[in-house]
Amino acid sequence: MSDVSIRFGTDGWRAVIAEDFTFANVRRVAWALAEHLQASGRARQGVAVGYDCRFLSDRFAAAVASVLAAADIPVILSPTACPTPALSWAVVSRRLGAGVMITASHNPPEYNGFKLKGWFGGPALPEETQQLESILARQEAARRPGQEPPRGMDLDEARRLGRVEEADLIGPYVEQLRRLVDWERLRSARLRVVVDPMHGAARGILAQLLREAGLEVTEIRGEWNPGFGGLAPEPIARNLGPAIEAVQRLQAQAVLVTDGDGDRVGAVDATGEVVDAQRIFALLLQHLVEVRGWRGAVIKTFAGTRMVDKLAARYGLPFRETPIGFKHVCEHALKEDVLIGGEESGGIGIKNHMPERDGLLCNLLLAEIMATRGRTLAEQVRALMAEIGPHHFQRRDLRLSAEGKDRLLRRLAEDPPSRLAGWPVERVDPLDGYKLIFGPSRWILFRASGTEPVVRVYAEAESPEAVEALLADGLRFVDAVAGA
Ligand SMILES: O=P(O)(O)OC[C@H]1O[C@H](O)[C@H](O)[C@@H](O)[C@@H]1O
Repeated sequence: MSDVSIRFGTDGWRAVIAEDFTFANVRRVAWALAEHLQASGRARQGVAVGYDCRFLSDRFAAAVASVLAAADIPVILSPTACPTPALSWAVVSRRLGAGVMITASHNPPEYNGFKLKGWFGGPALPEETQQLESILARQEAARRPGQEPPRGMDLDEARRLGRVEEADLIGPYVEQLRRLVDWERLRSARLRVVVDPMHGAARGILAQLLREAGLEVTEIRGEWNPGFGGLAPEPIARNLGPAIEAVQRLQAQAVLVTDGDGDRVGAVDATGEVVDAQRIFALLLQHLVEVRGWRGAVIKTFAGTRMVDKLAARYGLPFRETPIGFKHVCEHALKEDVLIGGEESGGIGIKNHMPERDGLLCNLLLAEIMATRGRTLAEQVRALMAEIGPHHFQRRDLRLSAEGKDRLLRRLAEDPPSRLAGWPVERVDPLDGYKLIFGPSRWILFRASGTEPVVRVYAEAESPEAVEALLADGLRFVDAVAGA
């Protein structure tokens, strides 16, 4: 049995390259996937394999393809790095049995990962990843100690036998995006924007689409750089310094940002103010209902903003809250008509596309919003908050010791604080981590990440000062319990 425990967390298996994310371990997962697909009857439908711009991602993807081909499973292999939504679109549009994306998404450069997509294009549902994990454990138990899994077949041989076909995944995906955006409106607005793919897999693609629509576009962080310039490719304020600098220098109306694999969205306004994913979610929901006239259920994961609940109620749309992880949004999208589903982390998916997050599409829609309203994103956010009330949000990620984390979670389960920053806690919601609720717009959530060794503390309130106060007292509580 290997001494590495391979677990599919919030989305896929992630590990440090060369430490645990090794060719042998990637092959282990691929062999387990092959058996799982054969057992579930999806093997003949084939699998799309894609990868991002991280160190060795192309080689790990080739290793996956050669194992699947050895198991006689047809593989569509991307010849270039591609965004995750392009891989997902290949699964949906070609009706494949599954998709594999080699990416660690927004995580720092030393990580890589194995994201599994279900036949519907979104992240594999929990029951599927559990099956995969148990097959993996069984296959490992059957191996002699120290024995590595077989390497799979020679890729050239697999190509000759027609088991591996290289096919462009980006072109068909871009065609799909062309169907989803109001290009005429974009063309008429003559916007000037900066596009920031954070050295990730959307580089060149979003900028090109916007240029074709007549926008004046400058792309930053578009070069291939698997070190990501020293900043994790996660579109949150602390990593957006270059975007803030560029928007001011170029006097652009916005920066449109995607994460390392292009499934998350972020933005910066003309003034350099970060428009976080909470606000983007609210703006997209407002746009889809008020401008496009679309309807359907609204799905939000647990750390999402209350703006979304309020908007859903105002528009009379069904509203559901799920644990963190887009797979939970997918569970709903497979059962009911979902208008929009999304997360605080910037993964947002919309109707008439696929049950999957799409950072490129969300950015195109942000440009469409600016073109439609004639306002910058921050102006539009202010107009929205004038209608539904102010909402401000912050998140901190804390590196605690394993014991500290356990102590904190135990304390929250058994004896959570009854007040923070002087405000009494009305109730505690333990859906995913522990959310202390203080009123209709004020809450704080403590939760262990499923993708990184951190505890996340999220807070929302009606003013920046109230968020600060809540967070400061929340962090004092963590410090006292866990010794952060
Ligand atoms: O907070 P974490 O457990 O690290 O998860 C943060 C995010 O990770 C991945 O990107 C998942 O696909 C998302 O669904 C999730 O929101």
